[in-house]
Amino acid sequence: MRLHVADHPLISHKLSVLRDKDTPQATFRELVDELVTLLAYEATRDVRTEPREVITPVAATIGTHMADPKPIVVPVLRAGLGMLGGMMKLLPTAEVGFLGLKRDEETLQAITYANRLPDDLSGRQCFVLDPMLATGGTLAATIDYLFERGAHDVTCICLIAAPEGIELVEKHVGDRADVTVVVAAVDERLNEKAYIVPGLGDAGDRLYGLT
Ligand SMILES: O=P(O)(O)OC[C@H]1O[C@H](OP(=O)(O)OP(=O)(O)O)[C@H](O)[C@@H]1O
Ligand SMILES: O=c1cc[nH]c(=O)[nH]1
Ligand SMILES: [Mg+2]
Repeated sequence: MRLHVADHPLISHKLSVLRDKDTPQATFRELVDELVTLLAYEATRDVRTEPREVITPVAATIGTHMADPKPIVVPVLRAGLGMLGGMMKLLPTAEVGFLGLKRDEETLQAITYANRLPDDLSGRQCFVLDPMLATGGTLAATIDYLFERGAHDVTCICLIAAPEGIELVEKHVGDRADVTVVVAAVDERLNEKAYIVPGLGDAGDRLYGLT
């Protein structure tokens, strides 16, 4: 697994405002959107392209176009849905598949309640969106779903990760080079309820309000 921790002052600034418990919900949503677009710039570094002729007003030249099949973006409901708009700004031609997973807050096991992915992901580059990588159970299950369907590679974009979650995903995928995790920050630890410390609380609740 490759891990990339984004190191940029704008990302750090926006993340600090996001963490603040007094940040209003509307601002929270806006910041998630902006942060994803910044992280997506790094996460799409290896997106497949092909040369294609383009005729400018001055001359013909060989340009670069995204290759087919186009990537597939997979927001993990609920909280990952808050990241979809920011991602699609950068990848407007990508397809979108949906996975709904909810962590059982007693057992900490991720339970799948929705799955709207193409059956065949052969050769597809997949971008998973989930703001919080806590125990890592949700992300490990998501990565499994995608590789079971033949995904070529999986890049996960998270806002905040706990060291425990990174370790679990690393152990889960072993040394395969086709899994990348891009995060804005790696925090200190998980607390006794498996929330990230300092983290930002429950991302789904802060985006959508329902508990
Ligand atoms: O690494 P883990 O320990 O598995 O936890 C991380 C998961 O927890 C949160 O979702 P949650 O289960 O709260 O669902 P929600 O998005 O509907 O709030 C978060 O968005 C991740 O999907
Ligand atoms: O800190 C955490 C851990 C899991 N899910 C969240 O939304 N936040
Ligand atoms: Mg939640």
